[in-house]
Amino acid sequence: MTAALELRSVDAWYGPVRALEGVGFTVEEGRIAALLGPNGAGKSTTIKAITSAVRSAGSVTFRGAEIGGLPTHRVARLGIATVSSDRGTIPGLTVEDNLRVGAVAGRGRRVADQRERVLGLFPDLRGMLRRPAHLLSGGQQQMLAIGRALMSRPHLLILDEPSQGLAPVIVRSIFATLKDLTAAGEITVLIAEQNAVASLAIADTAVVLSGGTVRARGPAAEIRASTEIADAYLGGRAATAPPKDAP
Ligand SMILES: Nc1ncnc2c1ncn2[C@@H]1O[C@H](COP(=O)(O)OP(=O)(O)OP(=O)(O)O)[C@@H](O)[C@H]1O
Repeated sequence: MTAALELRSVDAWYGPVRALEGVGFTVEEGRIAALLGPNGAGKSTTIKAITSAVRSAGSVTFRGAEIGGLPTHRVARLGIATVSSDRGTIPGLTVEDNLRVGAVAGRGRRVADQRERVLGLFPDLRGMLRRPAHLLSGGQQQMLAIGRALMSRPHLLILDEPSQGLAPVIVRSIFATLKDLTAAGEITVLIAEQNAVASLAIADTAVVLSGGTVRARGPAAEIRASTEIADAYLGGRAATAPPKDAP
């Protein structure tokens, strides 16, 4: 197994306040990793440490090269795309133009080809290419945000709370698309989520954070099976065991 992303002993601060302490984990190439934990655990800060959006120390390597401290735009150029929890689509722009903006940091394949690829993944967007992004539903906006990120053909896609505010059926559909992408060997995914059920259902590995420290990490199946981890950090067993009707 090759590590696409590896964090070692990462600390991060907001002013004098330390938000991460000694965070370490790997995300294997072509796999999905879930970054779990309660409110304030440090999930978003971990993403910011990867993209140099917060003051941090320690080592972050991407495909074997140290990227810790690189300017955020250079991290993007290396093939890391991030979908923030506010989705970050540009409200006044149409769906079509949002997708074009996403291609700016891109590599390889022609924009038109990649656009077709994204619309194939999220067919709901095809009928609304001329619609301003702010007139989309929450689920459609999340599809657009992910589609926009995919326009740059990233090696690694990082999503911060993608399920936030969405109906479970929409979450399952979007997460299934992410699973298909990794299964096709196209991409590596890191998902920061409070929604442990949905993310553990598609993840290969999981990392559990609390208080800015890694409390558990390992195969997703092991994390899902642990009552101790569920009770201590993930809101109890009901928050990690999938409902009987889930796929
Ligand atoms: N801009 C900031 N300034 C000061 N402290 C911050 C800032 N952003 C986050 N923190 C603090 O850092 C810690 C980690 O927060 P972080 O947002 O990374 O958690 P999280 O796991 O993503 O939580 P949530 O699921 O609620 O988004 C918390 O104690 C939080 O209060």
